[in-house]
Amino acid sequence: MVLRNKTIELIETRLCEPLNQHMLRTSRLGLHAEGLLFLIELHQRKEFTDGFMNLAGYYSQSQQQKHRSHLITLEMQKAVKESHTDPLTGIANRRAFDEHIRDVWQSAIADRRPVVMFSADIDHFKLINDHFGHSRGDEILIQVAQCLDKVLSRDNDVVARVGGEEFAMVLPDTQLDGGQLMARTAVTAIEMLNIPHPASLVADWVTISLGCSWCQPRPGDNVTELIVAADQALYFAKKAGRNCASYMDVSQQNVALISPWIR
Ligand SMILES: Nc1nc2c(ncn2[C@@H]2O[C@H](COP(=O)(O)OP(=O)(O)OP(=O)(O)O)[C@@H](O)[C@H]2O)c(=O)[nH]1
Repeated sequence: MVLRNKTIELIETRLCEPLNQHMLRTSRLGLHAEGLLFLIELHQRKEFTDGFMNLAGYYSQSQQQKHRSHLITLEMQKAVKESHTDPLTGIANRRAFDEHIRDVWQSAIADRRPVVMFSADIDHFKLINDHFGHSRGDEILIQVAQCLDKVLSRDNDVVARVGGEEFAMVLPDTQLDGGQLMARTAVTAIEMLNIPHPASLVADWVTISLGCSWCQPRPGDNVTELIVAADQALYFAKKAGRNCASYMDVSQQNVALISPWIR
């Protein structure tokens, strides 16, 4: 197979050897225009014109190289996926979340659409570990992560584990009232899992507190404002008694705290 005008980058030269007196063979690792990695061979012939040496050549790819290229691409995709996944819960990790929310923010500015972010935290999680042990704590983290992931199931919603018992969520194209509704749904869904938490100071089952921030960003606005506001809202939810949601409106000039929703 001969590739023409498809290479956008040659990443490295792996091997360069003379085939005979006139031919040179070079193995290269490249990146295709479609984002696939490939192994390829460059065959070059030495030609002498007017005492100068020219190298005329062509690229080719054998079946074996094609197969190997495919394997490299799969390995790379797997590595990218792993670097964006929380190994315990299987949901997105902080890195994936940070990348995603920045993309969402840019699209929201371009399309003049609103964005909602949640910051959530399991209430008195330390007491779960103390009472049941760390491995039961891990199981509960998985259950909570899966539940939040199910609740926020639109294509572009992302639920991530961003700390020990901390979760962050981004809901693109969502108005404040829609965010408030989803916040209440998420808090209620965790309660309805009915996971015993006899040591909790809030209820006999596992609960979460949730901070929700909302913004309709404009060019020049910084996504950090939305993230900080969600964390502040979470702080207020904890202060308001836990097992509840609190909201921040990150409007153009000021950040306003809206009354929390208490269970
Ligand atoms: N089982 C388990 N525990 C974890 C993991 N990561 C962090 N933790 C624990 O999570 C607990 C967090 O405790 P705190 O930050 O005090 O918060 P909390 O007890 O949930 O209290 P509030 O947030 O104020 O309701 C600590 O005891 C950590 O050891 C983990 O991966 N697995």
